[in-house]
Amino acid sequence: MQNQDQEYLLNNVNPILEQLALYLVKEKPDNVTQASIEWLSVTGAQIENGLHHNQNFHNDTVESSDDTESDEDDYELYANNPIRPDRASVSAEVYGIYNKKTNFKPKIVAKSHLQIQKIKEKLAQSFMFSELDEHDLRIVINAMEVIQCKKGDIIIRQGDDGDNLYIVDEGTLDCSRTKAGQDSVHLKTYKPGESFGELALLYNSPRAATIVAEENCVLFSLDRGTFNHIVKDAAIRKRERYEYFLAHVELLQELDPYSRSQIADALKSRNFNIGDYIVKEGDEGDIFYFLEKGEAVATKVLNQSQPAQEVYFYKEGDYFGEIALLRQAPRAASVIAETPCTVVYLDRETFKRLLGPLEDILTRNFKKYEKYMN
Ligand SMILES: Nc1ncnc2c1ncn2[C@@H]1O[C@@H]2COP(=O)(O)O[C@H]2[C@H]1O
Ligand SMILES: Nc1ncnc2c1ncn2[C@@H]1O[C@@H]2COP(=O)(O)O[C@H]2[C@H]1O
Repeated sequence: MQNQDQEYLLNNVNPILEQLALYLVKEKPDNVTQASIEWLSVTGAQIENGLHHNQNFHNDTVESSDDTESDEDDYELYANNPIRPDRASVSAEVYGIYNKKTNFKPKIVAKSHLQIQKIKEKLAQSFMFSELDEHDLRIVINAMEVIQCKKGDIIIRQGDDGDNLYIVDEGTLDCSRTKAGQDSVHLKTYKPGESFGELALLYNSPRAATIVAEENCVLFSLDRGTFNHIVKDAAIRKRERYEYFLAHVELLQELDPYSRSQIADALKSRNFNIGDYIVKEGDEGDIFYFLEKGEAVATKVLNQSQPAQEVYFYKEGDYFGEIALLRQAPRAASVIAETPCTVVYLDRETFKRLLGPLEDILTRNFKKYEKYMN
C-alpha cells in the first residue's frame, strides 16, 4: 500500500470503523448491516464531519483543535458507554458543529440503536421537529436523553424554571394548572408521540402547568441549549406567523390560545392559482383546509345532466374539507380558487387530534350546506 493510502486509512477510515466496531460489539444487533447504516448516518457522520475539521483525530483519542480550550468545554459522546474506558470525552468542535459565534456546543448523549430509532419515529410525529433537515435532526437526536419515570413522578412543576422539553415515548401524563386561590384544572393527558415543556424554552417563562406521570413512562428530553439553537427560532416564527390569522378564524374562537398555538405548529401551507381545484368533488379526502389568503368558490353537481353549480363562497379565515374527514366519505363538493389563494391545512390525524374538541360545532355547521346536500 502506498504511503498516502496508509495515511488515508489511518486518518479517515480507521477512526470511524473502530468506533463502529465498538458500537456493534456492545449492542450486538441482529441485523448488523441495518444497525451499521443507522450508526454511520448519525454518529459516524458526525465523526466524519469532525475529521474534516481536525485531521488530528486518531484512533480513540479526540483532541480539540483549539489547544486553549479546557476539558470542561468537552462533550461526552460515549459518556454512558462502558466500552470506551480510556478517554470518553470528545470536543463538539471536533465534530464540526461547534458554533464559535454563539458558543453553542451540542450535547451528545450515547444511545442504543433501538433508542435512536424510537427517537426518530417520535420526532417525525412531533410538529415542532418534523420539518428539521437531516443535519439539524442529527444534532437533536444526539442531544436527546432517555428518561424513565415512575407513576406519580412530577416531571414539570408549574412556576419552576424550565430547562428541558419532553417527548412521550411510552405512557401517559396528566397536565394541570392552578390559578391563584383556585383548584387545579386538568388541561390534557399527554400520550406517546406528543411533546410538552416547550413554552418555558420558547419564551423564557416559568413553567405554565404541572405535568405528572399517570403510570411508568419513558420520555425523551431535549436540553434548552440544543432547543434554542436548532428549534426555537423556526418554532417562534411559525407560531407568530399564524397567531393573528388563527385568532381571527371564527371556528377556532372556542379554543384557548394554547390550543391555537398547537395548530400553528402543525399547519402546512400551499398556494393555488386562479382556477385551480383545491378539492375535487368525488375524490378521497384526507386534508382539512383554512383559506389564509384569497377567495374561493365551492361547486357541486346538483343535477347529473348539468354542470356543477356554485354553492358556497369562501373568504379569508373560512374552512372547508371537513365533511370527508368527519363522515369518511368522498369530497361532497369541489373548491376552486377564484383569485390566487394560500391555504393552510392539517392532515386527518392532526385534524382529529387538534380539532377533535370542535367536532360538535363542525357537525352543527353542516346545516349551512343542507339545501345542497343529498
Ligand atoms: N393550556 C395550556 N397552557 C399552558 N401550557 C400547557 C397547556 N396545555 C399544555 N401545556 C404544556 O404544559 C407545559 C408546562 O411547561 P411549559 O410552560 O414549559 O410548557 C407547557 C406546555 O407544553
Ligand atoms: N353545498 C355543499 N355541500 C357539501 N360540501 C360543501 C358545500 N359547500 C361547500 N362545501 C365544502 O366543500 C368541501 C368538499 O370537501 P368535503 O366534502 O370534505 O367538505 C366540503 C365542505 O367543506
